[in-house]
Amino acid sequence: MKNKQLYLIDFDSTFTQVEALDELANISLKDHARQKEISQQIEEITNLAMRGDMNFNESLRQRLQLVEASEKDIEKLIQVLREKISISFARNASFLKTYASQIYIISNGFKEFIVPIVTSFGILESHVYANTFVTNDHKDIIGFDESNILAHNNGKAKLLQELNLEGDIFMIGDGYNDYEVKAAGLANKFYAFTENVVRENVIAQADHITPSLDEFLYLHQMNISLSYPKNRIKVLLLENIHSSAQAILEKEGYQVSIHAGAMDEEELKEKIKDISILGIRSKTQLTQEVLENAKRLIAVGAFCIGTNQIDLEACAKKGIPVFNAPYSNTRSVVELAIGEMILLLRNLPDKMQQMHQGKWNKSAAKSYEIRGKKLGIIGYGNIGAQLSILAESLGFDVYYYDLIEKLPLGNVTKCNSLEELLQTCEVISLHVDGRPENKNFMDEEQFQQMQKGSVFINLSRGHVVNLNALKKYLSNGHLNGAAIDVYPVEPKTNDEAFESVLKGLPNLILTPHIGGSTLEAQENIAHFVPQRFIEYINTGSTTNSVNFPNLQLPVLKNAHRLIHIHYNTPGILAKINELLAKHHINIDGQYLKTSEQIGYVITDINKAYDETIIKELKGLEGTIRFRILY
Ligand SMILES: NC(=O)c1ccc[n+]([C@@H]2O[C@H](COP(=O)([O-])OP(=O)(O)OC[C@H]3O[C@@H](n4cnc5c(N)ncnc54)[C@H](O)[C@@H]3O)[C@@H](O)[C@H]2O)c1
Ligand SMILES: O=C(O)[C@H](O)COP(=O)(O)O
Repeated sequence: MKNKQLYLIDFDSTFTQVEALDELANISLKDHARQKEISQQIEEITNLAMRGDMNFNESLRQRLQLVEASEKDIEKLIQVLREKISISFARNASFLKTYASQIYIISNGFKEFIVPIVTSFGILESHVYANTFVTNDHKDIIGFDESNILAHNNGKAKLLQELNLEGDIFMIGDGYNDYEVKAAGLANKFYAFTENVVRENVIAQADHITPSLDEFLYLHQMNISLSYPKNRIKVLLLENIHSSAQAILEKEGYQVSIHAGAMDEEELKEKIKDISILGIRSKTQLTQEVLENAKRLIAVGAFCIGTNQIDLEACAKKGIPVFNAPYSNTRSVVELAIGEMILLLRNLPDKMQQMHQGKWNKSAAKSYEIRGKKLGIIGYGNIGAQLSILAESLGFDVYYYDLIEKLPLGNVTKCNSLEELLQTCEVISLHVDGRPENKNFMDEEQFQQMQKGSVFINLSRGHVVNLNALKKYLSNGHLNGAAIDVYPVEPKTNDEAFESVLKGLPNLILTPHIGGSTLEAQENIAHFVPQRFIEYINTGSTTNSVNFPNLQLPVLKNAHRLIHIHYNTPGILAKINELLAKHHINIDGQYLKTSEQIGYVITDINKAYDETIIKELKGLEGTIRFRILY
């Protein structure tokens, strides 16, 4: 018969993110003149003891003396600790409750704060082994119960010897004293818990390093809230994505690596092999060939608006949803466009350059106000429409042209053809998307149709404009100026040189694809996209995916969620349900959405499933990917 398994869990820096005595010192010494210095001293002593470099009993004595706490401070400490439960423990609260009879808290900390915290997670008070404080008549903490075995060196191992627990014993903790239990032969395995602190001499002794409780549960096949430990999800973020994205994804428990620039196809083909989530911006080309190597990829994020750099169809066919940030940088682009319109109408690009060359050219020639000028917006999407409102408030008379019917905002006038717009307006701003059909959308013919003396702005995509044609119409004076932010070929990193036929032309603003590069926009994006990944992984939601049927799903409790992605061919849903019926599995809820290419079916069931049905569902003809969420 299989032995009963017992899980021994440390408290400080394992169950909670922090060392409780350090927090207690922050509370009790709040108004102390030397608070910082004493807290630092306490932290150092804690670390010495945790690494095994100081006698534990001595360290406890020294720390309590420095802390100078009272019973009142303990109440405050409990409040603080409740907010600092380790993230993966909070996430797996159901594990703690379900396995309460097999869980023990073994800590050199103090029962006075440990018991209220852990019992609120269902852990039995009788399973908490820790020290106790000694107080005086004024309720000041003056020491600890010296007779408690846990107050002594190697106390955990000695306690375990006394307890003589029967079963397979697994010790989870961050300190050397946790390892000592295994070293004394009193635990089958020691798991170094590294979610909050990493101690080199502790992980060197570990049977397993567990960056979160998820990993431990996965190894023991006990994962209740997740089918796959988050720490095994590898994320690669390219192109200088704002650091908030890394912080959010790491907080969720993923392993995140970053790379400053874009990668070329060969490099990415290699790097993507063990990546589950890829984050890119506009430079990285995610091609069919790269995707062929992406065996573990489950989601892609474009940390920008444009997704023309990604083979969306190939991703969909591999069951990989792609997310972007459709709104986060729109305001930044609009502000830059408006600034450039003003600069171009005042002929400032040339004047500014002349000043640097020592040339004073005070003149009103070719300088105009924007008030009352006709602005033509091509592509009345999220950016175009926002630009129309702001430009109108500055006094522009605004016109737009779009392929599809759009709600005209404010007093904007719709043009029925591109030609009409180009011939009507003095300022043309291009905001179409980067679909392949838009290649050379602005060509010789279109520049020819623009009014003489007008100006042109492109903040959309580089391939949309034929730069040789633009050069011709700028050079011959037909256009009075232009501002270009995007190019058919752009350097992959800031170390590469910028080459373009446009360099050196008059009244021309050239910017290095920074329309959306403001700190505000980048930070917004870095919050928006990771949230889409997290929702998709935790619930299956595909809200805002640009290549997947969009389904917004509730978080599920007490049920299993089966996620089936398949080619959109008739009859698959019926086949899924036939299989479930054959196995007498009732459906709690079912959601289906299809796109032209794929079908996305979510089925919530409340009954335990066995391997056979999983195999059969995976084997259904037309299945692209299948995963179980809980
Ligand atoms: N320079 C930058 O840093 C930067 C920043 C953000 C976005 N962008 C780019 O700006 C562009 C617009 O972004 P958005 O968020 O407004 O996109 P969007 O999808 O909301 O709007 C694009 C609009 O263009 C229209 N359109 C497409 N092709 C057209 C055509 N041939 N003729 C007329 N209309 C056409 C579409 O119908 C749509 O209404 C995208 O190319 C995006 O990649 C650049
Ligand atoms: O598509 C976009 O949002 C813009 O082109 C910005 O791209 P970037 O994040 O690569 O600057």
